[in-house]
Amino acid sequence: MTVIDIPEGSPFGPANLPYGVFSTPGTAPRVGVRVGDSVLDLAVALDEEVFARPTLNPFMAQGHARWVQVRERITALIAGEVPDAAVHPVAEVELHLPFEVADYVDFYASEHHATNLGRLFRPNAEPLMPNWKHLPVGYHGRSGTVVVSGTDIARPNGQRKAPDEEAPTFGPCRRLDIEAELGFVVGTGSELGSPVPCEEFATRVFGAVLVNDWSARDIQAWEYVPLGPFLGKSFATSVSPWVVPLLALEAARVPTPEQDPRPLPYLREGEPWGLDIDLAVDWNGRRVANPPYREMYWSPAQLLAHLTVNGASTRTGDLYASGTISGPEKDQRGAFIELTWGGKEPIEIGGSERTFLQDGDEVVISATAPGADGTRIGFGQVSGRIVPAEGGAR
Ligand SMILES: O=C(O)/C=C/C(=O)CC(=O)CC(=O)O
Ligand SMILES: [Ca+2]
Ligand SMILES: [Mg+2]
Repeated sequence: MTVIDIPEGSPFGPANLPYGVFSTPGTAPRVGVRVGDSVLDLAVALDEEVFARPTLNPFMAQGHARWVQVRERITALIAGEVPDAAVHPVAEVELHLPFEVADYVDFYASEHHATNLGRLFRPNAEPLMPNWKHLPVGYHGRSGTVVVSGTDIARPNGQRKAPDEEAPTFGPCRRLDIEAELGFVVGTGSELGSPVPCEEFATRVFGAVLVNDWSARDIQAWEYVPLGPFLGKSFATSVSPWVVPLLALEAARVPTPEQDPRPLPYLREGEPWGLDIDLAVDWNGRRVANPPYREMYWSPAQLLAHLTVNGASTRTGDLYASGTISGPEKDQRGAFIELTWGGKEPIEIGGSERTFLQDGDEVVISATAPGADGTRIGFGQVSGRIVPAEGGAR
């Protein structure tokens, strides 16, 4: 038996307890919880078949009462001794995609990001569309290309046409970008024809992950009219390996910024679900932005209410992302197209002037939030390295 050591100030202390799927060499992927710098193997520690599975989906589908009960059991377990065989150093495990992604939706819930992108993509129009403050704008993405942190990202090929070019050409993306986002994972789904009110957010959503919604800005700018993002964003979306339970985010709850005009009744929240989460974006090791989640205009409860208001059903494993997180300040922008203002204001990275991503570049997004016991809890990170496009480097 052993006591799991939790280093002083660890972002993975008892207030966090995020879930993931891990394996050790020669063993099958199974469910674990991060505690300090260790992974607690739940299949061993709790001896339940539901944790011996390669995804969190079966456990998430058991519902909110079980999430509370299992969290209490883990809390009690790590306060004492656990079997040696249930503990692995995190450095010695492989982390897998933690859940099977059912449907994937991406929203556009930052007023600052939407305003900046409006100015960049539609310089002759009002930056915010007339619908923006009345409903959370979003689009359905591609669940099959959601990958776990650490997966290499191949530069996509596609059609691109700069404004001064007469016709499109085909080839590797020349304006490859990131989008720093938070993603919400549905634990218990809802029936076709039954909208999910804001009040049911906390019992239906299991937890949150970091998301990097890789974006090919040149492909996007040419293809998106009038139906929205398609191939410019569907080639890969990276998520962090640890799912932070919503139960761990109680201390991070804050009101959203004031919503004026007042939203329609189905979008009104009783209890606020803004979240005081601080993100950080590192580009080849240089910190280039600190996007603040608390600045997001629409809360994740409102996003779920909107996603289902037409009667669309949801399923265990549905992932819906907040949209790029940008604050009012320049160094709070969650995408390089905003940080470099469309490539016109380069950033210095390792002695060279950079605008969009080059082959070999690595981006790491991390985040922390206040935890219940006065510590800060961590989301870990979502990372990805750009590899050359199929058919050759750009
Ligand atoms: O304004 C546009 O045309 C495009 C906006 C985006 O690319 C943003 C997007 O994918 C949603 C988001 O992450 O906020
Ligand atoms: Ca996005
Ligand atoms: Mg994407």
